[in-house]
Amino acid sequence: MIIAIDGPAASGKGTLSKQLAAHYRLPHLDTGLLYRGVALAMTIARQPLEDAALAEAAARNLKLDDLSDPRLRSAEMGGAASIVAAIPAVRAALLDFQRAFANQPAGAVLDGRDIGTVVAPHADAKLFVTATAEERARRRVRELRGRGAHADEAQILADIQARDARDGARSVAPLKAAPDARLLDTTNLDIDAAFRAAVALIDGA
Ligand SMILES: Nc1ncnc2c1ncn2[C@@H]1O[C@H](COP(=O)(O)OP(=O)(O)O)[C@@H](O)[C@H]1O
Ligand SMILES: Nc1ccn([C@@H]2O[C@H](COP(=O)(O)OP(=O)(O)O)[C@@H](O)[C@H]2O)c(=O)n1
Repeated sequence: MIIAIDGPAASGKGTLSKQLAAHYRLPHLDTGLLYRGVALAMTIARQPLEDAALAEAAARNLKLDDLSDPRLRSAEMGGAASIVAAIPAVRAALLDFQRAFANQPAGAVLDGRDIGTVVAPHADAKLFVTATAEERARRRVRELRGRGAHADEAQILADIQARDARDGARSVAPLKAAPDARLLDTTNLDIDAAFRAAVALIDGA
């Protein structure tokens, strides 16, 4: 079974995908890490994030080992990822790996922005996970503070809104629900309730 989970920043995709992967005993890929990995490699090399040729090269050189770097999880890297993610050659360079992961015989859970629309349009179940921008900002602030990082709620909200706008407006694989995706609004659901709602949608699909 292939499960595609898409949605905007801090909607709970990653949390839900990990729970679903454990529940259905499937491997999981957080595809946002790939774009964060490209952005981190370019930042370390002091390269401009908008340079399409350098960004494509960074995407082609990305190694799985690079994806465990804790610096990938910072708020800055989320914004930087959405800049490189708007470059079509970067998306093309990362596509085969994601498709191969989705199509492995065991099946898989993938989360990102374009899983149900581009990476695995034939997925058995597609969820589009949302929550209001204010609630998503609160969640991200709690998460960052929990890790001991500084987090200003107004700034995080502005970053999330800017990222939603950039991800929704880009020409290639913009953030949008696949026509056959089921919507899951988690604004008023805690982590456990969101998981139960997701399983009900998937098992009923
Ligand atoms: N339904 C929920 N209610 C409250 N907090 C949540 C919920 N889902 C996720 N979270 C928390 O919100 C933060 C962002 O979740 P995450 O799964 O990383 O989102 P995404 O992968 O969409 O960016 C995490 O700290 C997570 O623990
Ligand atoms: N499948 C994907 C996954 C992420 N991305 C980009 O990568 C950025 C970071 O994604 P992420 O999933 O790690 O971010 P969060 O939702 O966890 O904040 C997003 O803002 C998108 O621009 C994408 O374009 N396509």
